[in-house]
Amino acid sequence: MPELLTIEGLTKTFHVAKSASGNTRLKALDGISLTVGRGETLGLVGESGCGKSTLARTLMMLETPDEGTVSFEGTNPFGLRGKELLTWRRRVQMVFQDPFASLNARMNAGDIIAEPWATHRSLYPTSRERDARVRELLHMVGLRPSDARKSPQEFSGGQRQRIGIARALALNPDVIILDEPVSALDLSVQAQVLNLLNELQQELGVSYIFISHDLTVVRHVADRVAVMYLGRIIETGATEEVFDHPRHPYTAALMSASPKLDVSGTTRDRIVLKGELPSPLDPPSGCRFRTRCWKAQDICAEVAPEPQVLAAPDGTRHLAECHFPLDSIKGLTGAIASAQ
Ligand SMILES: Nc1ncnc2c1ncn2[C@@H]1O[C@H](COP(=O)(O)OP(=O)(O)OP(=O)(O)O)[C@@H](O)[C@H]1O
Repeated sequence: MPELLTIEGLTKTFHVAKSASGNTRLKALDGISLTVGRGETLGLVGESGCGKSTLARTLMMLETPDEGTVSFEGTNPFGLRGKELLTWRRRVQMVFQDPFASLNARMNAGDIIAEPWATHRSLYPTSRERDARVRELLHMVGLRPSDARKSPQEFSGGQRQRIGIARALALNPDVIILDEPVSALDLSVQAQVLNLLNELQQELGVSYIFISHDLTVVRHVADRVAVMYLGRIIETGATEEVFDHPRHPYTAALMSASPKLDVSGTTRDRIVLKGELPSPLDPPSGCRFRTRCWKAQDICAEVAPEPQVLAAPDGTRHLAECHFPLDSIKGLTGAIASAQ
């Protein structure tokens, strides 16, 4: 799959009130490297506070990274100004978790969908073009043209999320960041919205970064998965490989805590993690996961692990940042290199 978005070494620090140890620098992102292919869905998972939203906000250019690069087909958006920056901004859009809070109750659905064109006037310059496009977008997300005149309160949760998706599509983006897009919806409605997202991807070739706590949903929608822990990506790979053959002990623990994943009927042993998620203000030395890892050894406190890159049977890369990656792997063909 051709790469659309390449993120390398992205770091974001927030300056906060002093912690118990006197630190004021909270590294929410610590050297994130990722790629997203055109038309691909990348699932992004990890516990609350690991940095998923900060990564999303940085890709939306709502946060400026301290270090690292973002390359969108070779262009670094953080180096752009004026018109070029405006054009770039339309390429990444976002759909938020709460369809009740994310739509302005004082506007009708048509105006909500058309709102992004206020800053991107050249896309649909006349009101006739804008009206026609609003009707088209409503149709694409399974709503009726007459719905344009209704206010958000007149829609169900699922219909509101469809409006949020139509608004994200209004600027013809290349990437949509979906931040827990179905977690506020009933199960049956979740399936309908996920189907819609899938159909839109097939039709438009748009890429998704799908952020979710629900591993069952991620397994269903993602082509590849990235697992975050305390500001770092600690494992990435093709979805099936990561779910069925996790290499990093943290991924194995996450998967084991999700009984719904056992479609095969076999029961995974539940791995219970020790202790709480450490604060990113005072992360552990060496491997960040070592304070909760049942496989940790002395070296884990001293040296941060380099990502081990493995080749999966389908030729894709599988990466795990661990000194002692789990070796009960059937699908992977063995370490081929250590990532730089
Ligand atoms: N503006 C900010 N100022 C200070 N600290 C921040 C800011 N934004 C995020 N953080 C901190 O950065 C870390 C990562 O937060 P972030 O919201 O990105 O995590 P998350 O994985 O998206 O969590 P959740 O799943 O709960 O949304 C947290 O420790 C958070 O407290």
